[in-house]
Amino acid sequence: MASERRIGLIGFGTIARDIHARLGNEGFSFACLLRPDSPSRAGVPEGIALVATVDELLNWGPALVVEVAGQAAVAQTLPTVLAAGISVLPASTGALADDDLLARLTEAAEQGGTRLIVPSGAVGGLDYLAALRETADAHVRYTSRKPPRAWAPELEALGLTEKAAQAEIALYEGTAREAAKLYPKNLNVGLTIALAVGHERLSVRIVSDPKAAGNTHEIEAESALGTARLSFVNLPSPTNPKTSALTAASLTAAIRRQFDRIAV
Ligand SMILES: NC(=O)C1=CN([C@@H]2O[C@H](COP(=O)(O)OP(=O)(O)OC[C@H]3O[C@@H](n4cnc5c(N)ncnc54)[C@H](OP(=O)(O)O)[C@@H]3O)[C@@H](O)[C@H]2O)C=CC1
Ligand SMILES: O=C([O-])CC(=O)C(=O)O
Repeated sequence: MASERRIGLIGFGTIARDIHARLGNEGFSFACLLRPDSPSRAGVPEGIALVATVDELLNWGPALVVEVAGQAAVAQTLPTVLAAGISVLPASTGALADDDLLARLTEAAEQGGTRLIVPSGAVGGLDYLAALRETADAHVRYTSRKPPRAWAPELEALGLTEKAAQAEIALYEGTAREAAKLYPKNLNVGLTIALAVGHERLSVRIVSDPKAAGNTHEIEAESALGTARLSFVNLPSPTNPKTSALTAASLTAAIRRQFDRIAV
């Protein structure tokens, strides 16, 4: 369990702003790592220490580092943080699709005596899914269904913007690894589920749906132990339609758990 409530944030966008707003008056202090030329620097509130390198962040003395920047930042920063003795909570779990990176992170955590803690993020039920990892015949199907504006750049690149406004489009069906690489800002959840249940037990579907009530995540599980259907209809964040507003609340809860005497 971490003691001093010092949180190092990597990135300061939609999720980080919300985490800071939620925890700011609970005795936590924050430092934030942003690139020297980052437009996000202008939006960092007074009282947050702003740094430009991992070494500066480590010198500030975080008890926990929370990555809320994107998949590239995981590889750029987290191995050094873990090896330096600080545990990490990454939002961009899709980066863990890369087995070499996963091995580097594991080695760094062993070296530093630390942990990479995978948060549930925009979904829930990871405890149930992790229990199925022990069950040979388990199969899980995950569907990420969001309105077209959550896939806007991707639909434009495919020339599907107009069609997507009228009709449902199946964008992808396959593995969590490939999904996380194709849609790095939307399919972190797929990789999170794969880490819980096992890649070989999971199939992933991605749908653009003009009738979607929100950022919808459906998880259907079948095994010798029974069946489960989990359905999450999340409001998008006001400042990023790809990111469910739930994600910051989930990361906040995950941060609190690292400091609470009774962790739920
Ligand atoms: N696990 C889950 O359930 C979910 C995970 N996510 C992940 O969380 C990430 C953040 O989401 P969100 O807050 O909405 O995104 P935003 O785009 O709103 O914010 C991203 C922030 O990270 C900064 N940033 C980007 N790259 C780097 C880098 N290499 N080093 C340091 N800072 C960087 C950006 O700064 P700049 O101004 O310089 O670009 C910006 O401040 C998503 O990209 C996604 O990977 C999102 C939703 C759900
Ligand atoms: O916030 C969401 O709905 C999920 C998301 O973007 C992701 O998994 O990357």
